[in-house]
Amino acid sequence: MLPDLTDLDRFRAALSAAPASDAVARDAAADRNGQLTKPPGALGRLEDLAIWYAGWRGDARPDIKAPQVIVFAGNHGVAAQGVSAFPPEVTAQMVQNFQSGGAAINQLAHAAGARMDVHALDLERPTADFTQGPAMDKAELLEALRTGWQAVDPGADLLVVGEMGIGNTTPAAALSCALYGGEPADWTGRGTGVDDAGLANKTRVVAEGVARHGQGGDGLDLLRCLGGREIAAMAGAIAAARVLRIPVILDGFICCAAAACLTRVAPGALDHAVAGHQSDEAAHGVLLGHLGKPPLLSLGLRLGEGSGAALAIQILKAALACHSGMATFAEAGVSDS
Ligand SMILES: O=C(O)c1ccc[n+]([C@@H]2O[C@H](COP(=O)([O-])O)[C@@H](O)[C@H]2O)c1
Ligand SMILES: Cc1cc2nc[nH]c2cc1C
Repeated sequence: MLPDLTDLDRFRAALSAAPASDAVARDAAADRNGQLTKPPGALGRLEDLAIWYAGWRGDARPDIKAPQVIVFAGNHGVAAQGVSAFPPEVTAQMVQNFQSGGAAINQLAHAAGARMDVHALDLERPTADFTQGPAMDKAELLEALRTGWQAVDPGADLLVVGEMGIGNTTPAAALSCALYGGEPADWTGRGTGVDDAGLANKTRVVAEGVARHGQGGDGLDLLRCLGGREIAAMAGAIAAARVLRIPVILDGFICCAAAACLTRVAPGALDHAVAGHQSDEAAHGVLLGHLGKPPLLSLGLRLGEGSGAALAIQILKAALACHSGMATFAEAGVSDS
């Protein structure tokens, strides 16, 4: 059961008290994996994935029946600084496209057999420009976290969160820089495709935001000052899934920046998450390195929407089909040495 998020301290407390993966199921899955008809380790990371998933679901021989993809959309005050190759109205236009089934994520969620939900967060009221002040106040942050928290279906057995928000690679870069240090230029990429002058301007904006709001510090405070509504909603959904023991596949740079904030709230906050892919946004690989999560796929995607993670659902399904469906050496009458 998910507690009601009445304030930010409730959020911190719920995430810190979230249950661990089930060691009995994990050990039983590892034991089963050792008996399957293949040389030890021959299915590589598929084996680790199946054991990891079994632990979180508390079932040594699981399969995926009810994956959920949620796309959150938000608009950003900082977009007025010319940090994107596209205008902010594209955010609402793409929400319409999600709702009528015409976006890439609709096709990828369908191909993976996943249900898809879309939540637009106050698109008519962008966050404040973080070079001028905090992007959100505490009430706005709580509201966005709650949207994500409540969007997770407790009956889902796998979660992908994606986003749509013109300008949002700028807050994602600022959050990453504030969390992990280094130069703003190291974290700033081309997003939807800004040119060299656009990239220089965007780097200045990221630097101003980080200088204003500080590096290090509390994950929720950074999310409030430098983040955005869809970024906070993704963090809320990932946290809810942690409490509900629903495994998560992380998407691209913006999704991972949202997730990274949670590691500053509770150290094991992302133990239930794997990285679906490495996007083409320049700093995503470095961010994944800080999270300690090697990507399952690297296909040059830079779309967002949950697209890379939705593709990776099919890898995880394949891992579990092998783990739960294969015969053991004893069952198949195959010599095990
Ligand atoms: O997922 C990624 O790594 C990713 C990389 C580049 C761009 N995006 C998407 O593009 C939008 C942000 O790009 P921008 O240039 O407007 O900051 C936003 O809607 C994201 O979903 C997403
Ligand atoms: C068209 C378009 C689709 C997107 N999907 C996610 N981010 C996007 C940005 C643009 C510009």
